[in-house]
Amino acid sequence: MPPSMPEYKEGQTRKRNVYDVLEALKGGEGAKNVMVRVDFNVPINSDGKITDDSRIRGAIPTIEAILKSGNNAILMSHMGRPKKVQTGEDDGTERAALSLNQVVPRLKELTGADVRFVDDCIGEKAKQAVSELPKEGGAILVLENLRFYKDEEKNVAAFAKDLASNADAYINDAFGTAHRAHASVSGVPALLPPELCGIGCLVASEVAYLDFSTLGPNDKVAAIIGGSKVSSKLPVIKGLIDQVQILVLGGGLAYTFAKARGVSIGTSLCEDDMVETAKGFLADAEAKGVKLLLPVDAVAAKSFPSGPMSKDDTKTFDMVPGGGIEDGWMGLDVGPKTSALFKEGLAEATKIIFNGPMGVFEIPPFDEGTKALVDALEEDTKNGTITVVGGGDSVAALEQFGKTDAVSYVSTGGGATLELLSGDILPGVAAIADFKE
Ligand SMILES: Nc1ncnc2c1ncn2[C@@H]1O[C@H](COP(=O)(O)OP(=O)(O)OP(=O)(O)O)[C@@H](O)[C@H]1O
Ligand SMILES: O=C(O)[C@H](O)COP(=O)(O)O
Repeated sequence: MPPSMPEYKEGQTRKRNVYDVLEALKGGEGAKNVMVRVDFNVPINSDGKITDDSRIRGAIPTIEAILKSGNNAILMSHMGRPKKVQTGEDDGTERAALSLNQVVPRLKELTGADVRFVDDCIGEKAKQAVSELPKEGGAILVLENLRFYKDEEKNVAAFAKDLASNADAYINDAFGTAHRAHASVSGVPALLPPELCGIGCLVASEVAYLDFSTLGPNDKVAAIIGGSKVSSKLPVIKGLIDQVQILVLGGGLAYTFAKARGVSIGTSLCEDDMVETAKGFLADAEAKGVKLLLPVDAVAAKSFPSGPMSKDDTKTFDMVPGGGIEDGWMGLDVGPKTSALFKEGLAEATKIIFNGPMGVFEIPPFDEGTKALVDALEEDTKNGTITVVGGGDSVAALEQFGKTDAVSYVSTGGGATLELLSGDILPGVAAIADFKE
């Protein structure tokens, strides 16, 4: 298998991928048009500058494989949530702000290829642009934002059929959107022969890094879940209890668990209606023999900081049953004893997944717990542990500390990463047939 694909063991059942599809396309006259669902839902600032191009870079190995094989790549993606365009209320502002034409210059820089754009994704304009693609292959055609049609999200059959009518084959390399059963994700592959549909290199890598089912008997998986919202991470924590040996909980969500253990939390973030659920999770983890690590100390302030704060204005509390944070104080980071405990607990893991910061990492000195954790991950990576980071804020924290290259893999997914970690099957992956070597 080429280096951009994870390694597969002989006889292992896996998803059909871009290389299988390109093999199946061989023969016949002229270049074929391979339609690729990518996730180019990238952040763009008010000057039109792409501030994080990792999703575009992630799709390049798949695109290059298609171009190298002498075929053309038709790229389709959504960008944002263009509700005004969908309802006809847009005066042109939203259409311009969420047009896929904004990714074309970066795509040209990254591929050096003939990159074209058509300002529709279906209908006559799209058909015309596809018919003009070179017969010798090697070109990229970017279609306009799929979500300019509400039928994309509703997976309307006629819309999927329109899209599929321009495709000789279909590849899903949109990991970030693989949890959405939309027309371009689920509808299009259902309309094409299974041997002409596959996952791309990015989806294959993401699934391999975030999958626990292929681990050996001596492997130990640890998941670190932090961030602010307990409710949004509940399905993940629940799913992880069944999949991992070590579960580390930090960040704002850990205070709901602290309260469930009878530890005072002062004015820290807490979802009171989740305390009973948290109690249930603690019991479930214990019953299943999962090593659960919770913060044993917290760095607190009198109020949420509006900017960097002096350490003199913070106070560290032990987070033990019967004790905890004093009234009027708010926990904003894990303390040094917690950082040491987490580091030690993670050392025995062979694979670590990190999602959600340990504290308010954007504002010093509440960045220290997350920084200490990232340092521990860097050391574990050097010692051969596979370390995977996912989630917008966790990736932002890595960038803030200049440690993006210190871990084994950075996931490009948000919701998709969380759903996969929850143990769910992603529609985008389910839509592709299995392949046995
Ligand atoms: N103790 C705390 N109190 C308040 N906010 C906190 C605390 N710890 C972390 N946070 C905040 O949580 C936010 C990140 O939470 P979130 O749940 O969005 O994480 P994430 O994993 O990056 O999520 P996503 O995958 O949605 O991007 C950060 O802005 C951070 O400042
Ligand atoms: O950024 C994401 O998580 C994906 O592109 C999916 O976007 P959505 O949440 O708008 O479906």
